[in-house]
Amino acid sequence: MTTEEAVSVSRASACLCVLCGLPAAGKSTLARRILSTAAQHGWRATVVPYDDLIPEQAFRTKVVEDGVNLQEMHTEWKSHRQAVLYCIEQFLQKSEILPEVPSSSGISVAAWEQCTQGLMGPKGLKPPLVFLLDDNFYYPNSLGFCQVYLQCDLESCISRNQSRSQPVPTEVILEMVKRLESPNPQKNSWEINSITLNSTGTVSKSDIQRVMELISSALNNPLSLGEDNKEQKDADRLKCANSVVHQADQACRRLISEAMKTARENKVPPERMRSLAAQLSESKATFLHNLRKHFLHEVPFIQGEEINVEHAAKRAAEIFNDDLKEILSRIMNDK
Ligand SMILES: Nc1ncnc2c1ncn2[C@@H]1O[C@H](COP(=O)(O)OP(=O)(O)OP(=O)(O)O)[C@@H](O)[C@H]1O
Repeated sequence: MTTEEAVSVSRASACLCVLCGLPAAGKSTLARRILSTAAQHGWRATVVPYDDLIPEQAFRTKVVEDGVNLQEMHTEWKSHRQAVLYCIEQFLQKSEILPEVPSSSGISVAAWEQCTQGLMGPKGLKPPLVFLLDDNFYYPNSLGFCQVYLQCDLESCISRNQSRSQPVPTEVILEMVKRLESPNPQKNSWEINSITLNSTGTVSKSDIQRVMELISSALNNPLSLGEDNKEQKDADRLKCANSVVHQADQACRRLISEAMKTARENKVPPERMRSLAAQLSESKATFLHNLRKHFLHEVPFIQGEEINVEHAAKRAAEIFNDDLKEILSRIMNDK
């Protein structure tokens, strides 16, 4: 995007404020202080708690199983994060209704409800709305957007991290040092509303004041990023994947119930019936997981061309039916 495209449109009613920096740089601590200052201003503000919204295994398994494989962890985490961003965008578009969390997204409904609690406000009255995101990889859509980069010495991050009850592995921090880039408004015009706070020492009241001014300025100068927006494309892709998986899930359930009926009619004994149900259910879960992954990462999206969700789901169910028949015939012939 060129600087000309990042033009200012009318005043935004909402702002995304991204807090970035190394683990233990003090993002959550700063977020809590911004929340209380925002409340004093009469603003509606919330922290988007990725850690609560995203299932724990999306963070944990990759670290435990593969050592520190940030690439893999990032891919798994990215698809969940995309679902969270989709919910936020939906909320910003129609802030009178709480958007539903897509059931297949793996996002915690309870955490989402808690995050958005109290944000609707009384009808007619709409004070500025601020979403605080702890996120090192955000790419903004069209709205008020700003970034606070917490600059903290590596040694301080490592020592603060180690004194936490659940520290992240030190290797993760060392890996992130190599990858983390501070905001660069010269290169990325959407990063124009960015400041750096030194969090090696104490974050002062005047630092908080700078953040509040930054958010105000971002609200007054929302970005308009035009059509060719990666984040929007990713959101569309997620929406499509969720629809296909949802419809395929329904179709697979019907196929499973037919298969169970066939087995019953063929007098398959109860123990084998239980095994059949378990195998079919496991096979369906794996199948849908892979289907979702396929739609999120592999299906090419051509601009202006819509994926035919119904057709895709039907085709997926046909493929699942082949697996199902195999399981059914194994169980029946074993009888
Ligand atoms: N400016 C500061 N000076 C000293 N200690 C701090 C400062 N900011 C935060 N801490 C302490 O450092 C630890 C990590 O802080 P915090 O949880 O805010 O980091 P974080 O950047 O949100 O970490 P993560 O990204 O891993 O969630 C906490 O124990 C917190 O009390």
